[in-house]
Amino acid sequence: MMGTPMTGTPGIVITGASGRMGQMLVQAVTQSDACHLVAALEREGHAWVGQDIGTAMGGAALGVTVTDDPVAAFAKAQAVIDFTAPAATVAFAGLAAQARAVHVIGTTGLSDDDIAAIDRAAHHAVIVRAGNMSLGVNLLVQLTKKVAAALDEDFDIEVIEAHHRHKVDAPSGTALMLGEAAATGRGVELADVRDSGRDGITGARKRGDIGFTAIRGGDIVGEHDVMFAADGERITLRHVATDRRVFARGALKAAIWGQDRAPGHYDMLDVLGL
Ligand SMILES: NC(=O)C1=CN([C@@H]2O[C@H](COP(=O)(O)OP(=O)(O)OC[C@H]3O[C@@H](n4cnc5c(N)ncnc54)[C@H](O)[C@@H]3O)[C@@H](O)[C@H]2O)C=CC1
Ligand SMILES: O=C(O)C1=N[C@H](C(=O)O)C[C@H](O)C1
Repeated sequence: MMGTPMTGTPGIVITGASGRMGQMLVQAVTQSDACHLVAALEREGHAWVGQDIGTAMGGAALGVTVTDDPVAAFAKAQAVIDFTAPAATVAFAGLAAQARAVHVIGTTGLSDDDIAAIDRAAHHAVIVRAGNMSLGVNLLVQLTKKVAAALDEDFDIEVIEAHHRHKVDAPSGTALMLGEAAATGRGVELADVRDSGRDGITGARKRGDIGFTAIRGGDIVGEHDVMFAADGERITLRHVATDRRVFARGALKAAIWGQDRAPGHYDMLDVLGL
């Protein structure tokens, strides 16, 4: 039966189990031979708490009851896969480290303080964090770095992203990864050249800036362009995600990769060896 613990494979907790990514991850874990589901976590007061996760998702029972107790859930896990919200993720980083479980973080919209707290937890346990877990985007990160390093500031860099109407953070985590990659390629700090949220009389574009534009609408899964625009020519690097399975696949890979690694704060480039 799906969801039956198999000895020898890592036991996984999915946080935010009712969410768009949470449900995708529950499916991916229960269909995998390389890991098994030990718990499904939701926030206190959520209607799914106390229900079997499989039936709550509208399918067959999986024998795992949705809980709102992260301490008990993490105690039985080798990995926590977490696509929730910044405050929850910071709290989970401390708890997963105490349980010595690998913490795979897909949550975006984290502040610098949130990342500093996650860094502290990573002294004690393995944390893999990426604003995008897909193979394609992580390859695009490396391509962006290379193209930015090859071109000078005659090429204006713009990152354009599009997501579904429910997304709460902007620019997307992926857009920021791509902006960081472009800045690294150019040998500058993104914070010094970032231009987000143009509106009104903005003045002319500043040479060397890296601009961000966020589109929100409908059910767009996730689309990212990195444009290098010069006088007379333009290069655009593009990734289009059409199925959230690509993120879930990467997250499972990270959870398995993280087993028996030294404590530290890793990313998907480490996992994928890119
Ligand atoms: N890194 C990546 O590859 C990807 C990252 N994401 C990010 O993942 C996050 C979630 O995205 P979606 O699934 O679309 O959102 P969603 O809103 O559908 O799901 C979030 C879930 O987290 C739950 N949650 C919030 N606080 C919680 C707590 N304290 N304890 C337990 N559960 C809690 C919510 O109840 C909800 O079910 C976002 O930050 C998004 O940007 C999304 C897709 C891919
Ligand atoms: O919220 C989403 O949906 C997504 N979030 C991530 C991001 O912020 O980049 C990854 C993906 O694009 C989907």
